[in-house]
Amino acid sequence: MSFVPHRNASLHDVIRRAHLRMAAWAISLAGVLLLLVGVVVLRLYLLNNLQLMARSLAYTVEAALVFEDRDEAGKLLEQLLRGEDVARAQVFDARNQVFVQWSSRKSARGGVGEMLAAGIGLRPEEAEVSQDGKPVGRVVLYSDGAGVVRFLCAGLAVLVFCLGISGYLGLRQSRRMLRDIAEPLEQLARVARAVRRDRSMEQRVPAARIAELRELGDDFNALLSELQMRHEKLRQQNSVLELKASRDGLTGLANRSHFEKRLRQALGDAAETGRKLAVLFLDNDRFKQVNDVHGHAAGDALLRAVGERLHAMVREADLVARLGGDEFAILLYPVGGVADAQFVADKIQDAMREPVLMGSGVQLQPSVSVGLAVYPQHGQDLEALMNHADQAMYQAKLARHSANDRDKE
Ligand SMILES: Nc1nc2c(ncn2[C@@H]2O[C@H](COP(=O)(O)OP(=O)(O)OP(=O)(O)O)[C@@H](O)[C@H]2O)c(=O)[nH]1
Repeated sequence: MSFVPHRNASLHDVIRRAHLRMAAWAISLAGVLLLLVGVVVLRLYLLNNLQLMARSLAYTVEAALVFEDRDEAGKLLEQLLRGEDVARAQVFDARNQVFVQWSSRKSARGGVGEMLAAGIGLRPEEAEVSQDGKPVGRVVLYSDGAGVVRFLCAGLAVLVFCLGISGYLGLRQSRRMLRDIAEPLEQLARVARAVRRDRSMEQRVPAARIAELRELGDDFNALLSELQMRHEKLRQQNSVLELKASRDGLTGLANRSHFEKRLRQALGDAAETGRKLAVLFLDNDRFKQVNDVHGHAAGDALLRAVGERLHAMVREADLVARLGGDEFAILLYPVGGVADAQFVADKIQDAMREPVLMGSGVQLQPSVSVGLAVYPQHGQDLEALMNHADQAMYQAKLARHSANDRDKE
């Protein structure tokens, strides 16, 4: 297990590995120490036990040894030692010759226990056999180490069990930590990404359980609120600017560039749908005289009044614009054809019959010459249509002027 996290390791991996490592180290260390202490205590206990058995055996086989009854001594050894944790027993006589000996059938099957017993220093225990205080022999017992094996097996099983449990708890803990640490961070990253990619600044990071992360989220949310506010303000300023850029300052109508933009859009749409559109070109008649006689302010007021009347003559979807000076234009879209456009032009002329009353009490008579062009008959694009309408207006103006001149004569 590496201590240095992999470069691309996720927070989840790092936390999970740290928990598992911690659990494994803690349990292994505690387990090994406990096993060592256990083995030391167990060794003392087993030595005591062996000593007690050796003394008891020395007392039991005393008579058989004195009367040199080997069979009886063998039976006694079998009776006393069967089922005990003893591998071998030897009884020596006064001449230190082996009088009788006994081996466990268990230990004959394998010497692992005895090896382990030797490994932890379980030496053979001996006890003197005496009669009336006089030594007549001795008994030597060898442990089979079964107690050690049992203890080690149980200890290892408990250790493995504890490792499993603490691994499981470590994983659960890492999952909880992940929920508390990684989730808020992931949400923060998700919201930041959404703001960067889609400019969706209405998103907010939910409150985290950990105080520091909650604070981070709150700061982030406050930053988003500020950004959102500024963004909204900018958007509003932009739309005001856009509106201003598309309006004529005097009349409040659309200006030339906005009119041309809308006309291009309408032409594109009409080309796709097969619908018709009409452009009306209007120019005030003898407007210079108005300025000259009544002043520039009166001219402005007349232009505003003409603009309002034009606007009142068309539908909501149509567009009235002041192109500049005393020129106006109207986009009728959709329109049935030339007749419909002419009908609107006539309505406009009717609307101009009423004089405009100035603040000074002076009455000014508005008068406009109108020329029209219909798509697709009179032109396929903006320039062609505007030209056609301009020419038509010019013709109308000429006719008006000559009629006026005739009237004067
Ligand atoms: N009051 C006012 N006058 C303007 C404005 N813009 C242009 N004019 C004036 O409008 C007049 C336009 O005159 P023309 O269109 O050339 O001629 P006209 O007197 O209308 O004569 P015809 O078009 O031939 O009938 C000019 O005298 C300009 O100075 C404006 O915003 N306000």
